[in-house]
Amino acid sequence: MITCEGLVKIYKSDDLEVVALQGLNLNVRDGEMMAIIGNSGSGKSTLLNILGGLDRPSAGQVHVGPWDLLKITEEQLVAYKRDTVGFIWQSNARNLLPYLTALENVEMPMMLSSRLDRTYAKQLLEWVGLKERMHNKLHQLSGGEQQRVAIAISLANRPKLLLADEPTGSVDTATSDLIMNIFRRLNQELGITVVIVTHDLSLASKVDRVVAIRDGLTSTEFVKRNPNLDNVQQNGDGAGQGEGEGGIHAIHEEYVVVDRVGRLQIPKAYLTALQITDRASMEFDGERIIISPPKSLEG
Ligand SMILES: Nc1ncnc2c1ncn2[C@@H]1O[C@H](COP(=O)(O)OP(=O)(O)OP(=O)(O)O)[C@@H](O)[C@H]1O
Repeated sequence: MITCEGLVKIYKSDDLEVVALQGLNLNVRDGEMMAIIGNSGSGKSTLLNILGGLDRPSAGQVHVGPWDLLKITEEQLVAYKRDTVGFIWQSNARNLLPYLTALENVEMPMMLSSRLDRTYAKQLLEWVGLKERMHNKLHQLSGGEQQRVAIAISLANRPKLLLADEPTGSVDTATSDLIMNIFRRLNQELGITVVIVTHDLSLASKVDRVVAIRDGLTSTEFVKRNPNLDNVQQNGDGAGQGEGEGGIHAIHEEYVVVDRVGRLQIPKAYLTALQITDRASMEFDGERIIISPPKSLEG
């Protein structure tokens, strides 16, 4: 569904250049539900905005389905945004019209693309658990309910890919679980590919794969050892909920990402611990590759 290769995004202002993505590689399979994690400023939102057609890449390759987002024309971009992707932001103010009802909000994107389908709009609101509240105006709904309306809106034009930027950032844990369960259902039952950007590691247990971004590059990947673990947890097993790195390791296997030409990122902490600066020694013993501080030149 998504292929990024050597993706670069440079923001230029008068006297400043910020390289937000420095040649990022990422593959997302059709029908996958995955998360992208990273610290503030690592380039997560930049990546999501490019995938959502809200921002243009500077260089590299980025394909979503049949679309080449580097070469796409402005007109094609409008069709892409309307038909292929659905977008959810942390702050639902960007998705919602407060003076309309929940149902009218979901119908709005349908009307804008001349494809009003009231039955489907109602079905979507039922999907997100708002059947009883669809005729309420937005200000009569709680923040969590508004976020669920935003999910229904993002699905109005039947996208194949759902992009969510910190979708649970401003809701409590119970609502966050509810939203993640909605994503899982959309993914399993409608086959929608879901990409969630977050800095919240506790969401990791709810997805199949987590890709970590550091300094505008994919660095580490966490793949779930047992995909059925998700269900176990929802039944109250509890492991991996609301915790830090320990939790992610309990459920996922960690891998370092190696790009097509064999480059990988070594965490700064490892380099510092071994006092490796600009060069290292590398040995292959037939089974492992061992990276160590450079051997003394005199020795
Ligand atoms: N429109 C812009 N103009 C200039 N620089 C930008 C712009 N948008 C983002 N950046 C810079 O690009 C880098 C990556 O930002 P980005 O918002 O993608 O990070 P992020 O990982 O999503 O962070 P956060 O979790 O805080 O949202 C940052 O250094 C940021 O300051």
